[in-house]
Amino acid sequence: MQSLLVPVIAVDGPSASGKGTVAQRVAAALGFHYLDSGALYRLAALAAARAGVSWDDENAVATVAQTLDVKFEGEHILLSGSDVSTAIRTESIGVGASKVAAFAQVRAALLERQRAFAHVPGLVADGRDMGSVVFPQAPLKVFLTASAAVRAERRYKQLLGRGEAADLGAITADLEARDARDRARSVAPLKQLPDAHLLDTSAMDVDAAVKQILDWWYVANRR
Ligand SMILES: Nc1ncnc2c1ncn2[C@@H]1O[C@H](COP(=O)(O)OP(=O)(O)OP(=O)(O)O)[C@@H](O)[C@H]1O
Ligand SMILES: Nc1ccn([C@H]2C[C@H](O)[C@@H](COP(=O)(O)O)O2)c(=O)n1
Repeated sequence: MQSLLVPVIAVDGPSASGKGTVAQRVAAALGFHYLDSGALYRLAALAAARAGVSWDDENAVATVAQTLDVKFEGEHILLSGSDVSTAIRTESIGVGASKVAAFAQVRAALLERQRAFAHVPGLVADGRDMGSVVFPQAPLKVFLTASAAVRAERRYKQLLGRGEAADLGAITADLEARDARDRARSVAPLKQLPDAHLLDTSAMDVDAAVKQILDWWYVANRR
């Protein structure tokens, strides 16, 4: 179970809403640790694909997830010793991650691994169920979102910036399908919790989003 001594800021939201960018900046500002929980689902999908395991096979993917040999070393993510930081970021692995994330056994296999990131002085964790399942006692929960059109445009520019081919229409369709799957699943669906602050960044830059979360944090911790 989550330690009550370690403060956690839970940042949940749909694909390409800016969770990772904003959560990492908030963590750096506070000197907190950072958890990219989506990376774990992406790793499970990649490891399953590499082992020839179908993303539809819940038992087999859960076994892969339980036995993942992962190391987070700064910007680099090592899977069984090899750097997969780029390999897990493809749109296809994103789709696979969303598919395997719908399985209860896979989520259970990754639960304690996520909670183990909570160390003093604190943690900023981003994903889809940080506030609902993984860290339900988080003193600050944020639902970070933006319109689908804005998110697709951001992803498009992000891919072009990485020198990857990108098609805005395909990205929009992919993102909407992924969000629909993440919201509709029966286990730990993506949703805005009643105790989460809504942060819609459709017309807000990264600096302003970071500042808003830090303001909420300081207000919540004012003595
Ligand atoms: N408020 C913002 N204004 C403009 N661009 C933003 C904003 N927030 C994030 N971005 C940009 O949008 C892109 C997607 O952001 P990011 O990867 O952080 O999203 P994410 O929610 O973590 O995505 P996913 O969950 O799909 O991995 C990045 O290029 C990032 O710099
Ligand atoms: N806490 C989480 C984090 C991620 N997922 C699933 C759903 C996403 O589509 C996929 C990839 O996540 P991303 O890297 O895009 O944040 O993983 C989830 O179900 N729960």
